[in-house]
Amino acid sequence: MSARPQSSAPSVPLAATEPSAEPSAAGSSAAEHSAEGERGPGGTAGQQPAVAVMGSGSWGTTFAQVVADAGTPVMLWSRREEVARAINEQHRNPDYLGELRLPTAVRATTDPAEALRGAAFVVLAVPAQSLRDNLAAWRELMPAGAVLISLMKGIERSTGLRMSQVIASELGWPSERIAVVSGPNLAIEIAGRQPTATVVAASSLPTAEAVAGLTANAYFRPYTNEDVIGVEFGGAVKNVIALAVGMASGLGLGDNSKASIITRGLAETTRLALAAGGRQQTLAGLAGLGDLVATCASPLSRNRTVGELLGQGLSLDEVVRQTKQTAEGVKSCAAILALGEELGIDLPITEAVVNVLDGRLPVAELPAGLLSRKLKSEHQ
Ligand SMILES: NC(=O)C1=CN([C@@H]2O[C@H](COP(=O)(O)OP(=O)(O)OC[C@H]3O[C@@H](n4cnc5c(N)ncnc54)[C@H](O)[C@@H]3O)[C@@H](O)[C@H]2O)C=CC1
Ligand SMILES: O=C(CO)COP(=O)(O)O
Repeated sequence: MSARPQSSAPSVPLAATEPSAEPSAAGSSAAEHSAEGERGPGGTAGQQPAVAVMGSGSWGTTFAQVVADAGTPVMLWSRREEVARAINEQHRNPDYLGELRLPTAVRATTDPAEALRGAAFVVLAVPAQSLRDNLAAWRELMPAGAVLISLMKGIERSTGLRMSQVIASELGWPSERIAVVSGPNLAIEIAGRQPTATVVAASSLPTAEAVAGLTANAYFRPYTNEDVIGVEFGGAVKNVIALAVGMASGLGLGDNSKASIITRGLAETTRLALAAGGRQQTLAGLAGLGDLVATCASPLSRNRTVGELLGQGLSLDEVVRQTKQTAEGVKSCAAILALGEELGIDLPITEAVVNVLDGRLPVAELPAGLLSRKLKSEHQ
């Protein structure tokens, strides 16, 4: 599949080299990725930018497929040799995506230098808490002029920074070359090519438009947005709200309880995002409400699943041991709560989740704790 809806991919001056040809054979050499020749602006007709996706977990691998299906070959960086081999030889990533078959235009390497060489777009898809260390290791390899795209939905624990801020601070990268992709994007559904929409946010609209042009295909529809703050808070906080909804579900509570947590969760996410400089409309959109609903409703969500297991009475240690993939809310929630305190914003659901995870609040007492709070206006 390579259908690309009409898009006016703008000219973002991207300094890099381009791949010489469409990749063809299974397991073909990673060296094909880095090309000879100078590249002009990314996404212009007749030229394919080189794209590196750093991280081959469920979303990184799926996003590589999205870009490949939109018509651009991708080089994935994998931490583990067996993952890279499975992608190159079988066009599968069984650890994360089961039997789903990847396009041959997605290839993998364990060598970050090989993945990053000449890339015009570098997609970052590692766990939020490892990002800074990963960037430090890759700093010298980052192609000057590339657009960096964050797929991560988390807040750095040690600093309270959003992922785009970590990228800017660790690499000294200009904010106009940083984009964030976030929305109702459960990886497994997208890997199965089920239609979805998303948001590409960047402080520079041409950058957001370039990333939208790079990713738009028959099942993936990106909308641009210049509100990076709102988009990143929407993505990070919904994971915490999904933990709470999962807990309610594990406790055997029904849809009224879950809808109440989702709606009040959106209220606290919006309060926090606005206080930090985000926009209300963003939180009412795909990266706010849309992602919140998808994550809180779906049994595919890792955060909701972690919450559900806790609600059923498992300890956090037991749950973490059986959760192989990243559930960002677990590690980001305390940093989100601290940001709320700094900004003077009340985050009752986040606070309750932090207290459950820290062992200060028995999960069974979470509903009563939320309901016994002082009565107030819905709009406060
Ligand atoms: N899976 C999904 O449906 C979606 C995930 N996201 C976000 O994307 C980000 C990545 O998530 P997933 O791909 O789902 O996670 P994952 O758990 O499926 O994969 C994480 C990847 O990072 C690698 N990794 C783990 N520790 C590392 C380290 N210290 N250094 C470098 N690499 C390391 C793993 O080997 C794996 O390839 C998260 O922030 C998540 O919230 C966003 C939208 C959808
Ligand atoms: O962000 C996601 C969907 O948009 C994925 O959510 P989980 O990380 O909870 O699986």
